[in-house]
Amino acid sequence: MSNSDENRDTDPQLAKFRRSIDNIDAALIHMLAERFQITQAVGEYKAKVTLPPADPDREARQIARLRKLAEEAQLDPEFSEKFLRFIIKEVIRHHEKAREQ
Ligand SMILES: C=C(O[C@@H]1C=C(C(=O)O)C=C[C@H]1O)C(=O)O
Repeated sequence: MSNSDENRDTDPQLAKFRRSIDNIDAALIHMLAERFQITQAVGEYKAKVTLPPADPDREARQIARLRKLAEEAQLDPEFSEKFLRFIIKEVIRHHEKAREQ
């Protein structure tokens, strides 16, 4: 192990930053789990009442809303949009599966 590796593992300031990152990552996972539980219920409901899996108008509204929130929070709106589109794509895949069952 080089000196810089040892410093990285024992640096108390870095360890403090990383504890915060660990907490934030855990919160993200819990929030995503909650979101997917709700979208699972939406998928089952849409399958029951024969609504299409995707709703592009709702997606566009959500993306516009989150881009604005991202700007206000000094987060890159392009990144926010890509992140939300990535999640929505997975949700729609679940909804399509729910419709097939
Ligand atoms: C969850 C829904 O289904 C899809 C997924 C969305 C989402 O994950 O935000 C938004 C619109 C739909 O394409 C919905 O219609 O509300």
